[in-house]
Amino acid sequence: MGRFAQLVIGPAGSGKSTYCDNIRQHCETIGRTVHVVNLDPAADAFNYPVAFDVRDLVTLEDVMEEMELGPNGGLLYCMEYLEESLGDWLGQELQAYGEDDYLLFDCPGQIELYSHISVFRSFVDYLKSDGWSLAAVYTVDCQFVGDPTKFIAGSLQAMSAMVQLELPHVNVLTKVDLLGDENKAALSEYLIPDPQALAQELDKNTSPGFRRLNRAVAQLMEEWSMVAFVALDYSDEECIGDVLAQIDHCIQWGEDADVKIRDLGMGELGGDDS
Ligand SMILES: Nc1nc2c(ncn2[C@@H]2O[C@H](COP(=O)(O)OP(=O)(O)OP(=O)(O)O)[C@@H](O)[C@H]2O)c(=O)[nH]1
Ligand SMILES: [Mg+2]
Repeated sequence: MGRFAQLVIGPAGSGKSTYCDNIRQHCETIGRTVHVVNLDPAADAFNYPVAFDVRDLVTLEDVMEEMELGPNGGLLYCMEYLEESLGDWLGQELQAYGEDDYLLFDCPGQIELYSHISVFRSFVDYLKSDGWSLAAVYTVDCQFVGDPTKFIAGSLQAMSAMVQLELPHVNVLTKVDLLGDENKAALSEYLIPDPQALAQELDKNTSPGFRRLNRAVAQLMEEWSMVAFVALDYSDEECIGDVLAQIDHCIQWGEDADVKIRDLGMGELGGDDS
């Protein structure tokens, strides 16, 4: 038993909202319920039904107008306002959700929110203290595949969020349906990347002065050995199921359900504990 959540984060346009909608639809198909929460104060339209919405607390449009801020400063203001309102607004919204509920938080796309400022760390700490079991799902556009420079930059951003949030973390490569045949074939190399091979590729694209830096970055990725990706193809229900199962496992969703089924079986069939 418990309450479960995924914090869906990642760079702008990397497919967070699409991920939330597809996971929700997949769950609906298999008879599971998940609720999607909008945490993006700048969002304007959704494909999914919104369980609750940060725009009921604060919107980017209002902040830009009232505080005379630009879009980036305005978003930071909104998120700091959210951070201050966790106990009131979020606490109240979460009261509607109880045992076994499962939420997907669709987050904004500015990556500095996950590495430079404390709002999401505070958000995570609040949910944990309220009894939620949660994981970070970091979406990365698979256009990074095939370009070592972009791939390393994306991996380092993902690592930075991983370190800041200290959550079970799954990196999801999105838009794999858009990959050309050549890059599709290369995909498996990037799912569990070999940093030294990537550094060699980087050397080809950078001037010799950067080689030591390339080695150092590769070594960092190797030492943490935590940067791995799963590819998500929405045209393949089995693939969606596998990705979801991996995240469920991180947050221990369903483990109680197994125990309950086993208990029921033993009770009805008169089995013993052995
Ligand atoms: N073909 C394809 N398109 C995708 C996929 N995922 C996302 N897209 C498209 O990419 C664009 C951006 O997707 P969103 O889900 O809005 O991305 P986001 O990360 O929520 O964007 P922001 O909230 O603005 O940061 C949209 O046009 C989506 O339809 C995918 O797996 N395949
Ligand atoms: Mg979005």
